[in-house]
Order: sequence, then structure tokens, then C-alpha cells
Amino acid sequence: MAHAWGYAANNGPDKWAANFPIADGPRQSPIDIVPGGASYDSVLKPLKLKYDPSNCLEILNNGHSFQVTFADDSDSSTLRDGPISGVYRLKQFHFHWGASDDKGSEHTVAGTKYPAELHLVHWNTKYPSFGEAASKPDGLAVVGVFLKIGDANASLQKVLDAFDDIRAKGKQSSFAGFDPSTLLPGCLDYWTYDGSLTTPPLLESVTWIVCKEPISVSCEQMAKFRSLLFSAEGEPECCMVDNYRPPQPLKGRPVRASFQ
Ligand SMILES: NS(=O)(=O)c1ccc(C(=O)N2CCN(Cc3ccccc3)C2)cc1
Ligand SMILES: [Zn+2]
Repeated sequence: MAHAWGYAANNGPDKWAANFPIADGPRQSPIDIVPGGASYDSVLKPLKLKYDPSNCLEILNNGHSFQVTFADDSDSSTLRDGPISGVYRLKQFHFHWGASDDKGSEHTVAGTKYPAELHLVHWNTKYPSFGEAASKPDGLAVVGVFLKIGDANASLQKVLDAFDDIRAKGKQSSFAGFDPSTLLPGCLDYWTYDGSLTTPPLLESVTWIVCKEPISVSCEQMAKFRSLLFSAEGEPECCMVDNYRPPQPLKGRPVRASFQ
């Protein structure tokens, strides 16, 4: 691919298969979640999320999204139970969003798109690192949370207030003491299925855990998301919007629900 991957017409999701053939694989993400097609599974446990704000390190613009990165050298910020076995450590969280409020999420619910989607990325501690885990079928677990237009979200605002330092690709700044559990909805009912990273290398290593209940975001806060740039300093400015992959074929995969 002449350009590195991205979300533009010449390097976006429809072009990724050329360099990443797994894009047409059997367990790709995201998907359209059809509630009527999901089966309640009483074996599924409640999610057990334990996050330590002192693990929060920095916020960075990686040219595809922004991410908040966590120290993952101990089990102090973890995901347990839910559909997974063992202990998964929080590595980072990031978002995907649209150019307008009618699109932006990666997963959809019966065809409904949300204006944005939060991803909390965890890796299985049965492997030595994120990099090792990322290539294993049970290596990663990502908790997805939809954002819905409504009241301003005070917790999210703490993240948005850091944007002035990371407007361009490659910019990063320290970001300490943030508790990502403040971004979770009150109800942790979820859908779960076996999937993949939604960005290249699209590795089929993710147990997806998508919360049914969205969190709120105001229109003004969505405008702040759209103030970030795909472009680096000194390059023509390109607003960071529509950084989402559309739903992929389910290919017979079961989608389970933790709720009736
Ligand atoms: N949208 S998503 O939640 O599916 C998601 C997207 C990206 C990532 C992520 O941290 N990386 C993707 C690959 N990248 C580089 C990499 C590093 C080690 C091994 C292999 C590759 C890191 C995690 C989750
Ligand atoms: Zn993501």
C-alpha cells in the first residue's frame, strides 16, 4: 500500500485486505449486534473491573485515534470474570468517532450507529506481554462502551481537557491519576463474541465485551473529539473524524448476552 493504512478513500477499511489479508478472515470485528439474535448465557459472570488511577501514564495522538496508556507491569489494573478465564491487564483505552453525530461507533446495535465508541484494551497475563498476547486467539479482551448524545460527561471532560497538547499526530503528554472506571456505564450488562482488532494488523485475538448501556457525551464534547488531527505538525491539517471500521460479516459466530 503506497500510504500507511488509515481511514481515507485511498487507504481506508476497504483497502486494508491488500496488506492485511486477515481482513477477510472468519472472526473480524466490529459486527452489527442484533439483540434478538444473541442468546442469553447464564454461565456468563458479571464483569470484574479493578483499575488503579496511579497506573495512568500518558495520552497520545497516534494518528489513528488518541489513547491513554497504562503501566501494565503488575496486576493492579485488571479485568477478570465476565466471559474470560484468568487475569487480563489494562494496556490502554481509546475511542472511535464520526464527523457527525449520526455515525462513529464501530459496533452497531440492530443497525444503529452511535456517535462514538470507547475501547478499553486488556491483555491475557498467561502471556508475557501485550505484543505476545496480541497474536493469540485468547490474548486480548476489549470492553466496548457506546457514547450517546446527552448531558456533558464530567469524567470524559478530564480527558478532553488534555487535547490541546496532543492535537497533531505523534504528540503525547503525561496524563496521571485518571480512573477509567469513571467512564463505565452504571449497568455492566454486555454482549460477547470472538473477534479481532478493528485496526491493522486486524489480529483475531480479541474477546469482545460490548456494554448494552451507553454513557453520555454532549454535542460540544463531540466537537472537541473532532478538533484532533490525523496529520502531524507541518503537514496539511486533516481533522481526525470517521476513524471507525464498519461492521464485518458474522460468519456464523455466536453472540452471547449476559442478561435476559
Ligand atoms: N480498536 S481495537 O480495540 O480493536 C484495538 C486497536 C489497536 C490496538 C493496539 O494497541 N494495537 C494494534 C496493533 N498495534 C501494534 C502492535 C503491537 C504489538 C503487536 C502487534 C501489533 C497496537 C488495540 C486494540
Ligand atoms: Zn478501538
